[in-house]
Amino acid sequence: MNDHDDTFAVKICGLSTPETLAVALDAGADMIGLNFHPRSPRFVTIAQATALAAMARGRAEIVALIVDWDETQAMSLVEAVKPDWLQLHGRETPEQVRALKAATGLPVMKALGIAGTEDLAAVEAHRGVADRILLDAKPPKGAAYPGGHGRPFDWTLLAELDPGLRFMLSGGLDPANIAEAIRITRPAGVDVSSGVETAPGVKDAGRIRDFIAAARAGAQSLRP
Ligand SMILES: O=C(O)c1ccccc1NCC(=O)[C@H](O)[C@H](O)COP(=O)(O)O
Repeated sequence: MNDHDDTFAVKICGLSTPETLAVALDAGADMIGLNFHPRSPRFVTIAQATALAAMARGRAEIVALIVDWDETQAMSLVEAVKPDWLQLHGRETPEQVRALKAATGLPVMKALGIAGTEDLAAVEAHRGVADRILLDAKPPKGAAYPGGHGRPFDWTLLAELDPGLRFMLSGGLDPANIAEAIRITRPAGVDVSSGVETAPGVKDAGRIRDFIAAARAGAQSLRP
């Protein structure tokens, strides 16, 4: 997140139906994620995404999630769907982040997998390049896609980060653990996918509402 921005963002990722998108919007999600990774159970086509984006526009920020795309691929998506953000969830380098930002004119959220203190170096490398940093769990070995596995990482690792760094947190968050995750990591926003589902790709209205309410309460408790 930007250093000057003190709003707390709740992002619901991998929405793929108008019904569950409507629940997330009505419950006050700040950001909604549309997933363009073909192997994801949350994958949406450009046509589906264009319709979902039209519903969300002006009510929540629209985030297009892509994995290791080049500028040409990203431009065709951006022209059709007109998202507010790109979320890069692959192995994109800081140079590739810069190139995608320059080509599309969009702000970029760069996701970084955290499993040990050695992974924190990548956070520094993307600082000042990406507009937001999303700290997520790493996928299990051999996974077919790199995010959305419902696995938390050791939140105490983030104690090693510069306390001035504003980041979003994800990985295995759900309505029951989100308050504790916020208390330990003090993020500037949170992101969830599996924790508001009944099966991979199947979002649940009650869990979306519970997650957003619990995240708001957790964020409130950080206020002095
Ligand atoms: O969710 C997916 O299917 C996915 C596929 C490919 C790349 C990224 C993906 N998700 C990224 C997200 O932003 C998820 O919300 C994040 O990894 C947290 O997921 P979860 O642990 O399931 O809440």
